[in-house]
Amino acid sequence: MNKQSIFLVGPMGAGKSTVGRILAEKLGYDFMDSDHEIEARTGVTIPVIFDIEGEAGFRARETTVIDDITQQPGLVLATGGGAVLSAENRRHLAARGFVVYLRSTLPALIQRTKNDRNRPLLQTENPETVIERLLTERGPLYEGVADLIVDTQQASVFRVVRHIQDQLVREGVVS
Ligand SMILES: Nc1ncnc2c1ncn2[C@@H]1O[C@H](COP(=O)(O)OP(=O)(O)OP(=O)(O)O)[C@@H](O)[C@H]1O
Ligand SMILES: O=C(O)C1=C[C@@H](O)[C@@H](O)[C@H](O)C1
Ligand SMILES: [Mg+2]
Repeated sequence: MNKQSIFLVGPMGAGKSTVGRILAEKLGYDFMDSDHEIEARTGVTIPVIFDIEGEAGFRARETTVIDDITQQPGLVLATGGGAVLSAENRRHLAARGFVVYLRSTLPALIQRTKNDRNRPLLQTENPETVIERLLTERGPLYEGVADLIVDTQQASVFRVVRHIQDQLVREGVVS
């Protein structure tokens, strides 16, 4: 039987990449990260793609990568924070796997992203305001696509992983 893939969605700093890698290890699944896959295919970093092709160019690459990856069974996929903006991505995520929304509060997201220069959308005078706006705009999109919502602001990475594992067993997604 094909193992159903697990897709992690949520805002920048929610922990999709960090949690996803450990969750995959625990489940014995492959791990993929759409941001890393885009960088591997292009050979440049996300900030460079934004510089050269703009956000629209990055989003087009993201949609191709998500279409490819979501067709593979038995993996954990950490998506980029803006992957849910595309209706096509949302359709593929919802139809092809079990979607987990890693939710967090604004202060936690600010704290977790403040020292990282690899997120082009946050390289502004006021990243806090940007995170708040993105959360307002995208929160309903994450919720709409999710099969499971997990609050992460007060839990360690390992507790989040454990909680997801327990819920996946409860839902019959993994045994
Ligand atoms: N539950 C948690 N508690 C404390 N720190 C966390 C937690 N989850 C993630 N972090 C930390 O927050 C930072 C951002 O995490 P990560 O890169 O996994 O986020 P992301 O959701 O993949 O973001 P992006 O959408 O930008 O790829 C990392 O330094 C990570 O160690
Ligand atoms: O939230 C976003 O729009 C983004 C999140 C990151 O994962 C990257 O995909 C990129 O920096 C854009
Ligand atoms: Mg990530």
